[in-house]
Amino acid sequence: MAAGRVDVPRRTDVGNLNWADKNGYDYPSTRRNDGFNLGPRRCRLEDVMRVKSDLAPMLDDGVQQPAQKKRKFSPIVLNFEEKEVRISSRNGALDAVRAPLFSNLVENSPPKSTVSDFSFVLSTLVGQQCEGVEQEQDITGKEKRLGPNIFTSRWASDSDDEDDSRSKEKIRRSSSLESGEFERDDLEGDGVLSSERSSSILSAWKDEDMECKLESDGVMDIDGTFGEDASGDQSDSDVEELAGGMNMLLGCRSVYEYERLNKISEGTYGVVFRARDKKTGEIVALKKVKILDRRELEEFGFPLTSLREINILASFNHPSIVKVKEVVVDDHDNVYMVMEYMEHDLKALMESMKWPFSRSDVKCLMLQLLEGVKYLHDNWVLHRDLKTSNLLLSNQGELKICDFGMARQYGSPQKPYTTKVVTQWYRAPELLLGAKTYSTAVDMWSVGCIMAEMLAKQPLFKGTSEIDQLRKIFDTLGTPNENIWAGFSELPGSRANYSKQRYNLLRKKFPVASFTGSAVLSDAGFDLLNRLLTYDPDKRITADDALKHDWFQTYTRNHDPNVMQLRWGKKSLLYCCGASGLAHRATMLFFVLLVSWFND
Ligand SMILES: Nc1ncnc2c1ncn2[C@@H]1O[C@H](COP(=O)(O)OP(=O)(O)OP(=O)(O)O)[C@@H](O)[C@H]1O
Repeated sequence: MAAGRVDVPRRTDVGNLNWADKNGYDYPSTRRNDGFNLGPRRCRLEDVMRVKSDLAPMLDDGVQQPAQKKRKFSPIVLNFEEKEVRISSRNGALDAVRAPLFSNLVENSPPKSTVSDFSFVLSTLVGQQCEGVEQEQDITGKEKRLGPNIFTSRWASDSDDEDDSRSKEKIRRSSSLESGEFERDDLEGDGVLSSERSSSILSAWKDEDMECKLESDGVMDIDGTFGEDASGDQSDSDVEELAGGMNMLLGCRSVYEYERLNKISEGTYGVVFRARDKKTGEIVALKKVKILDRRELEEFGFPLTSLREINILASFNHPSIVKVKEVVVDDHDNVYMVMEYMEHDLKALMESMKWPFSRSDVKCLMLQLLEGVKYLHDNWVLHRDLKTSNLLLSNQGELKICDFGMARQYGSPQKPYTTKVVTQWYRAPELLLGAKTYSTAVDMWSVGCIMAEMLAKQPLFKGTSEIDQLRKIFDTLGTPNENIWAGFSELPGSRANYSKQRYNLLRKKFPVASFTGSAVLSDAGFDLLNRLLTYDPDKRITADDALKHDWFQTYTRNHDPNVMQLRWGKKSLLYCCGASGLAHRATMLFFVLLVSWFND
């Protein structure tokens, strides 16, 4: 967790954690990856973002993607440098929308309110507010069936007789709120931004200079696969999907639709609450976007880190990536991301465990982590802040990556990015040494640090400063040189006077067998760890190759709940981790006694 975070104890009742109580461990077949089962169809940000996208415009101009990699899923690119939001569709409805959010605000026109700007971005992302594009028509001009939108969603249906009076009632609460209540002001009772407010936003935006271009190459389907033709023929389901998009411009739901239960954590970019959807009873996590820098707010209308996070999370759909269900607002223009709720984060869980994870647990968690990272990298996104507190775990043993505030899209050839990314302990040596260009390998280094931490139950390199971080890495892995890392000597930080440590001592930290209780690792496991913690980023293993590594070949994913109960033990993963650690130590003690008895 980055500095500044206030950790709020979340799981004091560790003994009652029940990781396998109902279904046992259900990786991956029963993992929650099927969207939100909330009864009648509701407007969700996920729906909104289902814009057909093509391949080409997803990267910055002039940036070529390597031929061997294809983008499976194209989120919308916010190109801040060019003040452009790029959106594209199967038939290329929208290529580049010059976003008033950026153009206006950057070009000194009066700043809009946060919610307005934010809603604009969302609506721009959806591509429905572009001048000349009729919402009733699809992008090729064909008539499109209007699917559920703000007017046909359950939000709108809230205004039937029973709820009508409630929706008209303007609820005001005093600022002294009861716990569990969000402060509300002038939103309509059904939690949707008032229509006057929405339409004033709409008309403001209609005046903006929006650029819509048509493009016809690069076809991609909603499910992330590439279609064969760009002819414009859309299946019914495609039309449904498109029609299902919600116009965020006409209203985000209100945070008052949720009952606040407790604060989970306060990080650098947001406060995270546990909350309950008042209508469905579903437990969710609400991340309130923090406005750290008022100047950024004035300039861009919305914190860029949060915009990036929402853009990426809303675009992605993978069992190892936390899902954003929708974005809600309060009447003070605060914006909240509504995410699926996960019971634990890996950092807090490990802190509360007595013993480290078993190797089989680590394999299982690593597989999920690598699958998520592979998905990100396949989709041209660097997470840039992988660490244990950003890995969420459910009671069913699902692992999901969260916190995309530092994430960004990358391309080839690499462009210079900031090096002040990745929490120090998990930061790759090339970043610490000041490399201006870097790529997916920075995430893989973090994955290596996380794997080591899961095995040893403590961070691998706990540097107190950047230089101390490098020193700790060099002390364990040996001081790098040009032979093992081509280009090392050109890095700005390489000229410092580091102590020469000639050997890689990592194996000492993770021996094959140990009598001292240190984490043990098979040859295959060590090979994977070593490849993740390879100095040269070009030689560092990729997520794809890591998933195919021998270490995982012996791991069988078990889907039988009875066997899983046995494997995980009676109660919880925590219990099992403790038990397996205890059993390991008891066996070791037995052998030590046996050996000493023979020696006597
Ligand atoms: N969907 C979720 N379900 C449950 N807990 C969550 C969820 N999302 C985040 N959290 C908790 O909130 C913490 C902080 O979340 P997050 O990392 O997204 O915020 P942040 O402000 O970006 O933090 P940081 O300072 O680490 O960058 C996480 O470590 C986790 O404990």
